[in-house]
Amino acid sequence: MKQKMSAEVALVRQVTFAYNNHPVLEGVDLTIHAGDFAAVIGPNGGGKTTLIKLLLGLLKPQKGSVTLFGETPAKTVHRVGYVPQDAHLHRFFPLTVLELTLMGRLGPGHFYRRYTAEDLKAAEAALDRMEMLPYRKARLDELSGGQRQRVFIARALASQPDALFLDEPAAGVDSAGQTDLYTHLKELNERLTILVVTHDLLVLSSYVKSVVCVNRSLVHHPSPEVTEDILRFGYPCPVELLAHGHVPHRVLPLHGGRNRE
Ligand SMILES: Nc1ncnc2c1ncn2[C@@H]1O[C@H](COP(=O)(O)OP(=O)(O)OP(=O)(O)O)[C@@H](O)[C@H]1O
Repeated sequence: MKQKMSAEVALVRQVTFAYNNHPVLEGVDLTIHAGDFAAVIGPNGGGKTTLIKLLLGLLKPQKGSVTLFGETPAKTVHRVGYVPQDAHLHRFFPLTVLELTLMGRLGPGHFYRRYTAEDLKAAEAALDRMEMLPYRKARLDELSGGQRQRVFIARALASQPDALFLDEPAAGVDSAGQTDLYTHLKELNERLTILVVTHDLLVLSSYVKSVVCVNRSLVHHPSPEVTEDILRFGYPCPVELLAHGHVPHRVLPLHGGRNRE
């Protein structure tokens, strides 16, 4: 069933956050509506991961407020599936695809409980959704980078969330794997709100609905157009886009923008 675009999944109001007095975000506002597929872009160190952690309640703002599904994140974070930036570092864990996916069923404080038949059904459904069910007995280190990332997404889906937050899910995945990953995300967006941190501007025009530029301040563009403004905001150096095959793409001019810092 397609979700409506009205309800707010995340609401950030005048949020300021600093690590040890080093400011990372200052007075930022953001509204993510249900049904959105938002790309979070910006330069290295611009505050993208920090923003996601604030939305999940893993960090608390020094000023301002964050709500998730209308409540404090601590109360509603279970409604979000999260694929962290360093998920791929877990590839050497001696786990099978199914074992890793089942871990997505463990809520806070239930790390050692037995899995139920319902857990197994949900984990297998999540793997099926990501076309990884045939690999359920494979070990993580036997998969390609793209297949492994699909399993990490399946783990996030196993809890049957209403939203999915992903931090650079395509890092280290080859271009065919990236296309495949974003095609799956686009399908998932028919029933889930998606927020994805990416450095790949190509995905903007092909897959997402809105663009969140983060570089200490934040600008939310309601359409996926790659404008010169977006480039100037997030990327202080010339950007080159490469496209293969039939992926829709556009060529962007070089630019001489500077960081806002
Ligand atoms: N736990 C931490 N303690 C202290 N400083 C931190 C911590 N985590 C991040 N930072 C700093 O905060 C700033 C923003 O980091 P963040 O990870 O949010 O940026 P980012 O936009 O996600 O970067 P990247 O694209 O490189 O992943 C950086 O200067 C980083 O060094």
